[in-house]
Amino acid sequence: NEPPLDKGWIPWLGHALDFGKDAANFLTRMKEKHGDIFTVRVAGIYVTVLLDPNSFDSVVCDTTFLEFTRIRNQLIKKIFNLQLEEIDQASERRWMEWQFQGPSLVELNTTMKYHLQTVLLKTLHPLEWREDGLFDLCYSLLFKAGFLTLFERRVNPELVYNQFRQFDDLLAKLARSSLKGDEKNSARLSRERLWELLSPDRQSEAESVSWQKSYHHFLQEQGVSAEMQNRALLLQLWTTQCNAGPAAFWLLGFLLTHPEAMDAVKSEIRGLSALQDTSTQHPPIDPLETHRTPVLDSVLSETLRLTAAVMINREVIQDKTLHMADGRVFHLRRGDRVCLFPFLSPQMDPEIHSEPQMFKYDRFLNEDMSVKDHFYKDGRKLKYYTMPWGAGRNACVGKHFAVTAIKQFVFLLLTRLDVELCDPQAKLPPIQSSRYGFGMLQPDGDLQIRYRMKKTQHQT
Ligand code: HEM
Ligand SMILES: CCCCC[C@H](O)/C=C/[C@@H]1[C@@H](C/C=C\CCCC(=O)O)[C@@H]2C[C@H]1OO2
Repeated sequence: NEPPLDKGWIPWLGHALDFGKDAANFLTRMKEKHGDIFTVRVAGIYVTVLLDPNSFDSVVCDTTFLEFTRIRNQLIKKIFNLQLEEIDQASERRWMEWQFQGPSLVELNTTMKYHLQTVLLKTLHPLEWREDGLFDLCYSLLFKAGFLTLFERRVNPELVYNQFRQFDDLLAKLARSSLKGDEKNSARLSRERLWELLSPDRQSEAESVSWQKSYHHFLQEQGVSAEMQNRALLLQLWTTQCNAGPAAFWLLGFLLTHPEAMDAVKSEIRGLSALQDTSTQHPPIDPLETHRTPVLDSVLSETLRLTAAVMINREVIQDKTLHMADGRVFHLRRGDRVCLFPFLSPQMDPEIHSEPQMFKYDRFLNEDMSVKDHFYKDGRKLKYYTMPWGAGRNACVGKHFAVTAIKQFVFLLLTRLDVELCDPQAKLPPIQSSRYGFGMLQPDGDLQIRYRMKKTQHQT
């Protein structure tokens, strides 16, 4: 009673090469061949891929037969050369939730907004058009603002960003051990350089307070060695910064290439701008916090549906019976893995989302402007109709912080700047196919834009 098995032709490696090259393409082919559950061999490991979102809970909610800690620790070792085995995962999770969802979230949002404004306005010359790649612009600005919000500010964020991008570009290959000679050196060097840049400034220890400092403190309490404490900062830099910039890029890229969506968002924003507080009241009232933005929210959900591609991997630690929503039952072997890839289903599933390759800005909007959250597969209403934030115990703890930051960034860009495509006919670049499974997708190439400060602002 096991799922159909496809070992591939290459001994031991099995399908590892196809999987690493373009997981979406490979898993689509396997789905066409075997259906919505099958097992493939990938570098000596048997991975059962489950592509029926109605059955996801049997994986996401199972903490007895399935677990993530060992897979996570192996990956962390490979990518960050970091060993955090002594950490109690549940305490770390609680600590993160307290930091990003507790009372300090309001303060984090305010600080992030302040830094977004300063880093954005710093890049502008009044009256002059500037040209840039949209991806580089979004990633660098959100990274710098995020870095200044969470980490110690003694180093130049530009320096950290440049090193970070070199590291991030090699990260998927690093995780799959497929780096070539030169790339190996360059990944190692940028990792070491980032450890150095992030290492705390002992002299300023007494006066400064930051998220970075509290995290350090948490690791100390958990008994993590000084060296590993420092390396863990890079893990957290990546976890907290690798998704928001690329998400903002895709969102603005879709708007710039879909004029009807841009008009709808701009019209919603005009309504909000009219409400913006120009009084001297402190802190000023922010209309994004006090008013609904159904159009922008739907645009964000649609953007993430098309470009968020996390994989949810679990290890089978005891033989397990997997009950599918349609009544089928499968046996999973201890030592194998289970993988959900929500990008293929629900996100790109034509049964759930009509014309799934198309960007439809109002896909998540009802006629009365409420959120559309009724989607069906096999006649069943779906709990998971899009899954950019993961699910269950590992789901993104920074979701609210990320959503606020992305909305603030888009609001700022569209209210303070004139932004246009250099080539009005330009299309969005294709997706980098090697990044499936590592959070937000990144483009292969960029979208050239020009931008300047809006006239009304530098006249006043
Ligand atoms: C569009 C932006 C973002 C997306 C799509 C996103 C997505 C995700 C996903 C899918 C996971 C879980 C991966 C898994 O199953 O292992 C995750 C974990 C996490 N995210 Fe986000 N994220 C975003 C932004 C952020 C931001 C801005 C922060 C914090 C500043 C953040 C903090 C975290 C943390 C700390 C975890 C680890 C949670 C854990 O291991 O329990 N994320 N994120
Ligand atoms: C790379 C392992 C570190 C995991 C740290 C944290 O729990 C998750 C952060 C996610 C991360 C997801 C990307 C890869 C996870 C590996 C999936 C797999 O098992 O193959 C990235 C930052 C956060 O969202 O996207």
